[in-house]
Amino acid sequence: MTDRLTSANANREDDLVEATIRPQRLTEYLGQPTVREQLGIYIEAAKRRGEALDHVLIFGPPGLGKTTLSHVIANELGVNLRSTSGPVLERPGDLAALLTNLQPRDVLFVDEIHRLSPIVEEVLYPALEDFQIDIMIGEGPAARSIKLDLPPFTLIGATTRAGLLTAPLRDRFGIVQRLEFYSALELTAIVRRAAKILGIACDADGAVEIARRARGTPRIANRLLRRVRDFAEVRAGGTITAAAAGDALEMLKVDAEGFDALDRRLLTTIIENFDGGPVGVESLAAAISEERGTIEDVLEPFLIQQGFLVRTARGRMVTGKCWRHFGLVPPRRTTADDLFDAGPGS
Ligand SMILES: Nc1ncnc2c1ncn2[C@@H]1O[C@H](COP(=O)(O)OP(=O)(O)OP(=O)(O)O)[C@@H](O)[C@H]1O
Ligand SMILES: [Mg+2]
Repeated sequence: MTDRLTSANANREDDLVEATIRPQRLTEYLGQPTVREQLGIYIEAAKRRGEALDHVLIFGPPGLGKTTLSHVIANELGVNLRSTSGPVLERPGDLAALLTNLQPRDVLFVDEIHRLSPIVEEVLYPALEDFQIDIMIGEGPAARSIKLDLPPFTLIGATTRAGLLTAPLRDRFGIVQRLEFYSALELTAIVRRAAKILGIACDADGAVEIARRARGTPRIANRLLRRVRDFAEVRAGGTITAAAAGDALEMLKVDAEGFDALDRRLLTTIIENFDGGPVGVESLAAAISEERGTIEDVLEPFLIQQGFLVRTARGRMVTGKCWRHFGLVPPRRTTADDLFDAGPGS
């Protein structure tokens, strides 16, 4: 996918500023109250017992703070974090090298854990369960397997798609946390915090305006903040006010719901080409020239959460709320509202 302003995926600029604004401690990790409360307890308990924290699986759409949370957990535990990802671990030896280098109670972070190869996953099972690995020495008839003991450690796995994890792998995580989209209020606090760290003049209403249009996603909120800042500096006297933010986001074609051109294309394609749906995800992907994975991981979770789109057994359908968003009258019987009660005001 191209560099989309409201893409939840990280780009290079995001990675550069990441270092300065990424929360380090649980108290700086805003929003996600349930996740924070539960993890706070598990971390405290593990520390009191002097044990490694149980293995943690974190899942949720891109940009909601999975990587950030993993670092926060390691910081709170006061241990090192080693970081890798599913596709990088090609051979069992790659994983064995990482595991045997861990210090007691360290965190091993595996991003995109749904993309682990089956042979590597096989090695991981006994490591997670018994802190042991079997490795093969030599080749052919002389090959033999030896058992190595590992220090107790915590695996933190992150994925955008919990559904793609194999059952045996999933079962080995004692702690499973799902990240939710952030409320406008939570994102406002995130924008204000980032503005302060980056030295950006942004008033309370300006932060609200950015937060409202950030697709429930901290990464997008931080990115919009940087773009709106450029606009405010050149066109609006330097301070991000509600008016400056509104004008800037209008110019950037981010609408009042936080939808950008691609979100709108997805929704209007379902309306115009498929009479509002249902339409299979493959046909939809072909119609908007995007990958199926982009629709499933990046585009639709937020549209579904906001009640603009529903997933049915026969495919994707837009809701009455969606027709009305585009100033259209929803046809009787073809909207998803008939199948799923989307509630008042939708
Ligand atoms: N709870 C939070 N409070 C404040 N800022 C946050 C929070 N969560 C995430 N952020 C900000 O959003 C940025 C993106 O978060 P992060 O990289 O952790 O997302 P992710 O879920 O790992 O995304 P991906 O799926 O693309 O790997 C971080 O750099 C951080 O600044
Ligand atoms: Mg990440």
